[in-house]
Amino acid sequence: MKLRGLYAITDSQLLAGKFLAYVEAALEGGVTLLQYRDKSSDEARRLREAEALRNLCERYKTQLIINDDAELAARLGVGVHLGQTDGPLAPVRALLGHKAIVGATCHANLALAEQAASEGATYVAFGRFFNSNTKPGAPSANLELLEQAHIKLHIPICAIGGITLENAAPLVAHGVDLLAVVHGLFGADSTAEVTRRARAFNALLQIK
Ligand SMILES: Cc1ncc(COP(=O)(O)OP(=O)(O)O)c(N)n1
Ligand SMILES: Cc1nc(C(=O)O)sc1CCOP(=O)(O)O
Ligand SMILES: [Mg+2]
Repeated sequence: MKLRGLYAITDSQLLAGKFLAYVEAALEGGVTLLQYRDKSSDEARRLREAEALRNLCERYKTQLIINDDAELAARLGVGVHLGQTDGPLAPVRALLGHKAIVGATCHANLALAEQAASEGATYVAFGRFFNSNTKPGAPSANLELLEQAHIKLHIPICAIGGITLENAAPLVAHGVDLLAVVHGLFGADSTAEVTRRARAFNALLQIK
C-alpha cells in the first residue's frame, strides 16, 4: 500500500493542556501518519505520551511515528523519523525490521534523498516549503525540487514546513504524497476545527 495523506505532527508546547483531545480530533478527521515530536529529555513523560498515542492510533488505524528516537520506536513497535543529525538510517532499519516505517529528512537535497532511499527509507521528507512557526530556521525548499524528486525517487514524498489549507494545493499538484503539518492543523481554536482541517487536507489530497 502506498503511503498517502495527512501526516500530523505533535508539538508539546502548542498542544499543552489539550494534547490527547486535539490529537484524537485530528485522527477523527483522518490521519495517515501521526508523528510524536517532543524535543524534551523527559524520558518518563515521553514514554507515557507515546504509549497513549500508540493506543489512540490503534483505535483509529493510524500509524504512529516517533521523531528522533529509534529506541523508543523499537520499544513500542512503531515507526521512526530521522533527520540528518539523528544518526545513520541503515542500523535503524535493521533494528526496527523491514516492515517498519522509517522516514528521513532531506531538506532540499536530492542526493540526500537518494542516499536515504538506498539505505531503506520508507519515505523522504523535503522542506521547509513555507515560513514555519514551529521551525523557522529550517532550510527552505521549492516546488521545482519536487519535479526532480519524482524522476529520481520511487518512494513516497513528504512535504513539510508552514503548510496550511491555504497553501497546500500546489504541493499536491506537484505530486506530494504526504503533507506533514503541525501548526496548520493543531494551531486551531477548538477540537472541531482540528477535525475540520484534517478533513479539508484529506479532501485536497482526494482521500475520503
Ligand atoms: C515528516 C518530517 N519531516 C522533517 C522533520 C524534521 O526532522 P529533523 O530535521 O530531524 O528535525 P526535528 O524535527 O528533529 O527538529 C520531521 N520531524 N518530520
Ligand atoms: C519539524 C519540521 N521540520 C521541518 C523541515 O523543513 O525539515 S519544518 C518543521 C516544522 C513543521 O511545522 P509547521 O507545520 O508548524 O511549520
Ligand atoms: Mg530530528
